[in-house]
Amino acid sequence: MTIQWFPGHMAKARRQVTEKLKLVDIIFELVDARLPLSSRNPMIDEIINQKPRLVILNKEDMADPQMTKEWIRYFKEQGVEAVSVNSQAGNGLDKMVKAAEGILQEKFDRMRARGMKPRAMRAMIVGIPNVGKSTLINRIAKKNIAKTGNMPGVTKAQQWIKTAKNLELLDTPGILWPKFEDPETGYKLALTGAIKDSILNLQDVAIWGLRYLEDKYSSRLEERYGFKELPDDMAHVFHQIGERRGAISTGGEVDYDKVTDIIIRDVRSGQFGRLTFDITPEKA
Ligand SMILES: Nc1nc2c(ncn2[C@@H]2O[C@H](COP(=O)(O)OP(=O)(O)OP(=O)(O)O)[C@@H](O)[C@H]2O)c(=O)[nH]1
Repeated sequence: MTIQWFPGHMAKARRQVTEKLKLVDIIFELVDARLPLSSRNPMIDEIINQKPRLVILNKEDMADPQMTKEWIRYFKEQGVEAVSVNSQAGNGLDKMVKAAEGILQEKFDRMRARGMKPRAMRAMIVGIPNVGKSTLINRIAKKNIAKTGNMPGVTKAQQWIKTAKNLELLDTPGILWPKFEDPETGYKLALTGAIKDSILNLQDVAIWGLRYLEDKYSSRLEERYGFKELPDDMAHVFHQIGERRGAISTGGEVDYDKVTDIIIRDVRSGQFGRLTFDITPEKA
């Protein structure tokens, strides 16, 4: 689901997250590992207001592994714990729980010292649309059902998903809006499917993607489309891709829409391998 964000929506989204903050010990801030910066909500620090937080770089299977490492290091340098996961396959969930335990250890030690009964940590997932919030919640819920033998469907009626692993998760995520500050962020969000295809001109999105590939992943661009460097004339590029992929009419006309579609689909389906579109500030 992609939402068109208006000031009223943003205020409501913010209020919904703020209301639930007091119920949890920690925020799981879910971002797309391909866009660890552009898929963050621009007001997240203000919204979560000092609440402990773990940044979770989801869809690690689609992101450049070297860049994911660099991003995790970058977040740590900023004093923010971060881990990468693949919610679809369920990889990295143990690491995620461990990291959350580490962040909350002092708080729970203090509670124990005051004689309070030990309890599971309580968490809420927040993130922009399409980062994989539901997938992660379902993964955690499913694991729990498998482990405890609960009947499927039972968890649906509950507000909390209790896991065997010392974690209780609010069953509805907080949905926040992405950044809309500069065109480049918009292109990245569109290219990875985080915003509706109708928001930006898709041909511009595809061209931005090609230029990014040329800059950062030129050998993959060459392998797939035959260009190591892109000429200034983008019509020529579209023509060549169209020829390779059968998007030229019998009269020799390029079907620009079809080629646009091919490029975007190739990026989204991993045909260029694992790609990351945000560069850490120190490397930029
Ligand atoms: N490859 C890959 N795909 C994932 C992963 N996690 C989620 N997805 C896919 O990403 C898409 C969006 O996932 P959702 O769980 O619906 O995302 P959401 O954040 O709940 O989205 P909204 O309901 O729009 O807020 C789906 O097609 C998922 O299958 C992952 O770790 N790897």
